[in-house]
Amino acid sequence: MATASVENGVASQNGQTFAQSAKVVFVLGGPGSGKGTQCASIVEQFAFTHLSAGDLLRAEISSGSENGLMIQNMIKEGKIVPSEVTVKLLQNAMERSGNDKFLIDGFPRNEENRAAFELVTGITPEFILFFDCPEEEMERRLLGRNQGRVDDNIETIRKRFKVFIESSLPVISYYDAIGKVRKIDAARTVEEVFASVCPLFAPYLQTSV
Ligand SMILES: Nc1ncnc2c1ncn2[C@@H]1O[C@H](COP(=O)(O)OP(=O)(O)OP(=O)(O)O)[C@@H](O)[C@H]1O
Ligand SMILES: Nc1ccn([C@H]2C[C@H](O)[C@@H](COP(=O)(O)O)O2)c(=O)n1
Ligand SMILES: [Mg+2]
Repeated sequence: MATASVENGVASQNGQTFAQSAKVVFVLGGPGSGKGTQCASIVEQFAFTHLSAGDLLRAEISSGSENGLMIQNMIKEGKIVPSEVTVKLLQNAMERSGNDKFLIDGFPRNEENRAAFELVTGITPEFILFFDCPEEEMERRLLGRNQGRVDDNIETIRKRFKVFIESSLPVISYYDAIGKVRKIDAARTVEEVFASVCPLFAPYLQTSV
């Protein structure tokens, strides 16, 4: 039977530290490439916990936290929130989940995010799921999303594309150089994209990968 405990601030499961037992997949791709959409399907079939860094930051704004105004301004400008805030939110959500398999969506967005997460959690990702999509298609999807997001307007969308190219693509290149990137053509239907994603998660249906 699986046993979970937290001692001296270090969570452990069956004698392994959380960092040793946790399986993390980073889900990256430009704004509107379909990260959230695909994560919802992966969660249903493969029992991962989906943690969207953007959703956690938006929840922090709604909670009235002292960082709320700073986060709101950065999101409106399409900028990346300091890692100390985002990594803490991710860490708390991971601990609260009770799961050990995580899809971390929209993170790491820059080199600072990447280095801070690995340093603070001690977790190395299993792989990076990269949704590759042309800008025109992402722009069309974002302008049609209709979820009331303050950053789904053409001015902020253009800024987010620029930040993606300048700050996020280098992180994908970093992981590509160490063989961790699984690139998916995201400019197809939701179903076609998911069909390409599924084989990557099949090994995680067993508990001891
Ligand atoms: N393969 C697809 N084909 C057409 N529309 C799609 C596809 N995947 C997602 N969408 C739609 O595009 C919009 C953006 O998708 P989604 O929210 O999943 O993107 P995202 O990568 O999470 O974006 P963001 O980085 O802004 O959070 C949504 O309205 C979604 O329904
Ligand atoms: N690691 C992250 C993730 C997100 N943000 C901010 C900046 C993004 O434009 C915004 C929305 O994220 P999304 O929902 O599109 O993934 O949230 C950040 O600062 N750092
Ligand atoms: Mg999203």
